[in-house]
Amino acid sequence: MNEAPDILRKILQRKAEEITERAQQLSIRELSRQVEAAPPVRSFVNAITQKIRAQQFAVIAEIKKASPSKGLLREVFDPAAIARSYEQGGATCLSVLTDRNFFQGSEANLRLARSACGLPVLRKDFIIDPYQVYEARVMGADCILLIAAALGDALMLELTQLAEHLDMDTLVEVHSAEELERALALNTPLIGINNRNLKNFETKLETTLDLLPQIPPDRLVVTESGIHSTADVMRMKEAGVYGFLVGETFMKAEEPGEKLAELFRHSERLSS
Ligand SMILES: O=P(O)(O)OC[C@@H](O)[C@@H](O)c1c[nH]c2ccccc12
Repeated sequence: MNEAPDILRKILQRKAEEITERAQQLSIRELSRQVEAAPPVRSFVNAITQKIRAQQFAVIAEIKKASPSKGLLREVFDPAAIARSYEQGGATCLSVLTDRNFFQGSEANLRLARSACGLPVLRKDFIIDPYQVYEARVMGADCILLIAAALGDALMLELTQLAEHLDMDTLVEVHSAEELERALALNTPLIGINNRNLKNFETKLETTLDLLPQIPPDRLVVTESGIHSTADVMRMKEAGVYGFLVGETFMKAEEPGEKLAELFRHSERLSS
């Protein structure tokens, strides 16, 4: 038996309460009406596809103030300034944490970041209910994250279909062979492999390298978490992985976009 506290379970319990509270304040019917006023989407999948097909790095740069595993990551936190910095540094897309209780994120952060740049934006949260998919579209998200470890097959399918219906893309996140198999049963092109185990926070890049052989070439692979150095980037590139989701390394840098350029432009030069 695993004695480690299962943080994912704790987050999901809190998330269910949060959704109930929010749905009492604004019904799903009212919320879904607000979709009409939402801005047109920016295609997340197209942006990633163009880069990866050209064998260039597709970097999803994350805006994350704090995390349960690392605590506060960044004291001075200005989502609009960070978004502009990322865009200048060559980011392909943004990922913005909207979970308040464990990541100090917010819907306002996503809105501020998105309106400060021209990049497609992922709503990074623990999505377990259609209510949150409508919310994502209303706040301006172009893509949602679905975590296979948090969802059964039927719900995962329902949420991807709702996202598609609302013109959003989906990044399906896996951490094991079993979750990957379930993700591949969906017809969404983007597969994220989280190197961090959300139950105990253990992070190892081998997770991506181990699961990679099981992914057919028509899917777009994004390696998530624990990317810190040029060596890490090169290791992924040698395995054929061009999609990256990076948070902590950028958040801890004074100028997040400069750090991005340093890590990825340098790696691109190294190998060409
Ligand atoms: O900060 P890192 O180690 O670069 O990781 C970014 C991202 O992968 C991580 O924030 C993440 C991946 N999946 C998640 C699910 C929920 C919350 C956060 C995450």
